[in-house]
Amino acid sequence: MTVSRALTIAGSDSGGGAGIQADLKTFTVLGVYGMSALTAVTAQNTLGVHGIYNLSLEAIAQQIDAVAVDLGVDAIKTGMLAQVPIIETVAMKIKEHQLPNLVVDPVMVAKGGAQLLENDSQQALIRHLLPLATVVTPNLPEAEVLTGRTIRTVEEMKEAARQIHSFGTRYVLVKGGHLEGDALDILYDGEQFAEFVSPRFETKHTHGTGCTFSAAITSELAKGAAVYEAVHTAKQFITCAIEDSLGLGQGHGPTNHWAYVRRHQQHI
Ligand SMILES: Nc1ncnc2c1ncn2[C@@H]1O[C@H](COP(=O)(O)OP(=O)(O)OP(=O)(O)O)[C@@H](O)[C@H]1O
Ligand SMILES: Cc1ncc(CO)c(N)n1
Repeated sequence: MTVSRALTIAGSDSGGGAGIQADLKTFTVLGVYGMSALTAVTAQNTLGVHGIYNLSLEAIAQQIDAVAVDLGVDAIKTGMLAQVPIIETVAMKIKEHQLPNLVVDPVMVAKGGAQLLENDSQQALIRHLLPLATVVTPNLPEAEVLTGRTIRTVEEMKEAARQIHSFGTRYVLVKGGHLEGDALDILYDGEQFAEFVSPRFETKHTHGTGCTFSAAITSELAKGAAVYEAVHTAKQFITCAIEDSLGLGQGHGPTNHWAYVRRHQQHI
């Protein structure tokens, strides 16, 4: 039996809705074998981030080495990389092992407002990681930081995508989850724009939507999908996960990682 393999290099969310936990759940329900290299441990729940403990560079590098030299990797995603040396180490290891199909989720701030990327690290993301990426998936505030522009309209999302593409990433996906109206995301490949749209659900349970979405893209790339198809499937996955969210916790609750597969199974 051939199995597709995906690696997430990200932080742990003890609440299970974002970070490594969201990624591994998503890989599993989409039929992909999941592996992880932790960059940080957070004490976190639906109310916020209560503690951040970054791992040593040695611990991060060793985890990537261990997975790459033995199990192999078909696609990879990065999430929380809090400091410049962590970004540099991860970029170095991705190059060294020539890990394919890199999805960069440029995580900066958690839903409750806690900063997950330290100041001055944005330039390191642009310099070291974005040139290696197949897809980068900024939300609007992240796209604003990466470009230094204010983004309020679809036209401004497109301008931001053009600018981020010039940093060397092959595909830029600017997510409109933070705008009003339909939940519209824009994919840019350097020549053309594609739009992915879903209804917006009035819910506060959107903890980890960005992690889950980028993990679903990574899963589909691991299985051999082209980028457009991977984003299309992932958009359906995250839309179902938000619509059927679990209502857990007192704050921004997690999404429902089983929802897409359950609905899909009911239709076959
Ligand atoms: N209320 C909503 N209803 C429907 N879709 C949504 C909603 N909020 C976000 N989305 C969609 O979810 C996906 C993730 O986008 P979002 O902008 O929320 O990511 P994010 O801010 O990086 O998430 P997080 O930081 O919590 O991990 C996008 O496809 C976006 O359009
Ligand atoms: C560990 C971790 N990574 C990413 C996010 C962004 O949602 C979060 N809240 N926590």
